[in-house]
Amino acid sequence: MADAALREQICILAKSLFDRGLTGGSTGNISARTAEGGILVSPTGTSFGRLDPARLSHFDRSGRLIDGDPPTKEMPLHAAFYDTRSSAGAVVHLHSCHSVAWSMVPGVDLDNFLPPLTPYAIMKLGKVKLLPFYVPGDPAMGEAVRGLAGKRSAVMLANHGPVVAGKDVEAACNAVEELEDTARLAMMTRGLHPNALTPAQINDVVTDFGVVWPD
Ligand SMILES: O=C(CO)COP(=O)(O)O
Ligand SMILES: [Zn+2]
Repeated sequence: MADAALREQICILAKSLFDRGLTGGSTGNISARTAEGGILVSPTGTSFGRLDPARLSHFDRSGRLIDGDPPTKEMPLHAAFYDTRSSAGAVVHLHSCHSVAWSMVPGVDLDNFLPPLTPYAIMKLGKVKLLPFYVPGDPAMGEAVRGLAGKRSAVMLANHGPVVAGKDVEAACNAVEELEDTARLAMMTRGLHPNALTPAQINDVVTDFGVVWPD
């Protein structure tokens, strides 16, 4: 995709997330790989509702900031996904309410954060790792993602928010929406003993859609 169209797409999809309450205020950050192998990313302190295509932070392929405003403080987190997953074309981080709520529920599975309630979460996210709490901007989050060796496309930062990589901006946004919706379902049905997908049904989804589902 041409640079100008990619800039537009980042801002349009970020605004869509903001308008639907998926991240508020000046929270969250979003990035995408350019055709030249660089990265466009939301500047620090900006609102998803009002990103300016012309002011996105622009890194060249060697990681040098070549134009735009100063980048998100979560750049190490975004870079960790690009460096460990060659398939990553975009990364989105939100402060989405229900997934943050679910991250604080005692006993949540650290290796498989989302319960298997619906097929699309499995198809679009695989297993989501719950990482511990870090202070926003702590580069240790990037190190934690590097420690996953590219095996996960999505992580949840406890008490903070999800971070999801996708092949492009649309795929990353679709996947993070699925993460939030599933966490919402988990919160809604908590204590109601919902009929989750069975291991055989999970296996069918994983097999039919070629999902990477680590043991
Ligand atoms: O969500 C955020 C930090 O985790 C927002 O930070 P930035 O404004 O630096 O992108
Ligand atoms: Zn954040």
